[in-house]
Amino acid sequence: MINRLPEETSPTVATLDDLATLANYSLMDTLNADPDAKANGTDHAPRQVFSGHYVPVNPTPIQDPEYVAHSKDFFRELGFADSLAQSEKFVRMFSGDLSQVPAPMREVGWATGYALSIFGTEYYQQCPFRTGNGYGDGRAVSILEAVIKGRRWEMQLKGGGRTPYCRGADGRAVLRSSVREFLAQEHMHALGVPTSRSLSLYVSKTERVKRPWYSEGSRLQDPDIMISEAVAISTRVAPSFIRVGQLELFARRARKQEHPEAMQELEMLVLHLIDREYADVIDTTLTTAEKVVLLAREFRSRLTSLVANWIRVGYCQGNFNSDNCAAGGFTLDYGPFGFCDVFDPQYQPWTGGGQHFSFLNQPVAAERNFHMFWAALRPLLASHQDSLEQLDEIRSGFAEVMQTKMEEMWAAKLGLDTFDAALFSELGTLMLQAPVDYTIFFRELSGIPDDIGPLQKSFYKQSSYAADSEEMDKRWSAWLTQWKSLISANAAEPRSREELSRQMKLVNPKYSWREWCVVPAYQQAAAGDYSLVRELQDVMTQPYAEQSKEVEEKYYRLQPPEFSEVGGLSYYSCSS
Ligand SMILES: Nc1ncnc2c1ncn2[C@@H]1O[C@H](COP(=O)(O)OP(=O)(O)OP(=O)(O)O)[C@@H](O)[C@H]1O
Ligand SMILES: [Mg+2]
Repeated sequence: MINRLPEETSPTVATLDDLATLANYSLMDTLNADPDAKANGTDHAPRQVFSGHYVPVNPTPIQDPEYVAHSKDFFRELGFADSLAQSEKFVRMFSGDLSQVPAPMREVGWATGYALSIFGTEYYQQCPFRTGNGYGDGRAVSILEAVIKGRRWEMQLKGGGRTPYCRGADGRAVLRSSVREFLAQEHMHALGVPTSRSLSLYVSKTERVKRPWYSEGSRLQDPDIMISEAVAISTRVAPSFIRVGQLELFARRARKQEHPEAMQELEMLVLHLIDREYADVIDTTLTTAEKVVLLAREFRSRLTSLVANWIRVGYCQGNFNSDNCAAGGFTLDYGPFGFCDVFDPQYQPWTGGGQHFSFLNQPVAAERNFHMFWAALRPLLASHQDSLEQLDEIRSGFAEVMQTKMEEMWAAKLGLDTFDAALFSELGTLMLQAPVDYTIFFRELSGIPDDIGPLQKSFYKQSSYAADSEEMDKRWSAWLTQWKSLISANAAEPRSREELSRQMKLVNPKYSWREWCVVPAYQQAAAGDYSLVRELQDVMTQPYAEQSKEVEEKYYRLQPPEFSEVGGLSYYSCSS
């Protein structure tokens, strides 16, 4: 679960020229380009894209870029020298200027179209043309694919300017949302949750855009002011950025027979997805029908594990539409996400997200996305009855697999080998009534306390607890006694208390994302001081470590009351 790699002594990529030698553009070279696009990528105005898997687009550089941060962990994994992040050519490229990249790097990047389903219902209205042909990467532009240490990575700028899918918006991301996405991706990775990774983050010293936001201390649901914010470009990296919504776009076209190559384009994309994300588990010599069945089984397995992991660490995606659901089964799009401090099954950081995407409803939301994924694959098996039946069984088995993964996850959080429904149910009630701080509670429990004293550190002691705290404490004590008898009885092999504690501490992080700690980091960054961003980066990339007393006092704390129910902090309606 701890993903820190040992220091590598000699990075292999010290300059942009070194990186260029690793460039290899499989998507651009194997999939279809939009036939109406200008090959030089200069076409940025919103328009309908009727076919093809990608549109060549050159990013629009941000003015006067300044280095904010890079992921030291990820640089080390890739064999990149830290100095690269501040070197002139690298900064130029990853702040959106491809005009001088060394060959065989290309001066044009690409954006892709995708469709949108919300909780299993197809939508078209979000597209300005109401056809779905104008929806896709509106401000995300991929600029490089490279094979590094035997693994293929796609590098994508977020906030890299308008693309034909920009829907009339500016194509930019502001510093605030970029800092959040940058930190969150590396935090999630360190938590052991599959995710797109952060490479680098640059801010413009001069270019600004307006965004709706909350006035100081606002308790309104919706933003009440427009603020001017610096634009930034963060680069995120993944084996691919193919989304469930992307498969849906091509499946919708195939279903409606929108053009003669629609079915073939769907198949090409599915095979490309397998090649990018599933090559290690799906044999290339199989037929397409066989591959599709294996793909569905593997994606089901990854998606269910992913969502169980999200819940393990307190993460809520907030807007788990099919276009925010990576087909490789990892976390993608850190927009309206949040982590629950105060345990609340219905926690939802985004006021536009609705209860269907709330914290403990994520397994159901995932099933809706899986349903859309399944429906998008079905046309490919129309003449393979056997495979189709297998695919349908995989679909109908989703809820059961999800349930099993959830029970395994809760058991692991509680240090048990098998899930105990009665123990868990009483705990759920108690956690809600205290209510507990989700992270602190499970971490304190991992210390296997003698009495409820340490657990009380996690109690917010709100009205339902305060009304009868003596009785509540009695129930907690009874629960703890029962838990203790189970941890010894439930284990397949006897474990020492120290060993059990050690195992639980690898499942229950000590440090998790706390929005009230992140807000000052992006506020100070807006004033040109990036030290807190870097401090948080350090703390949050070692979430299972005890860390220093100083770090503990600062970050292992209950949410201060003045931060609850504050717009832009406890929740937001605009996250971008
Ligand atoms: N400022 C913007 N300019 C252009 N397009 C935008 C902008 N903000 C959002 N979009 C587009 O609107 C759609 C929905 O927004 P959403 O918040 O899910 O995406 P995002 O955070 O930009 O993207 P991603 O899913 O790539 O992380 C996306 O297709 C996105 O590209
Ligand atoms: Mg999105």
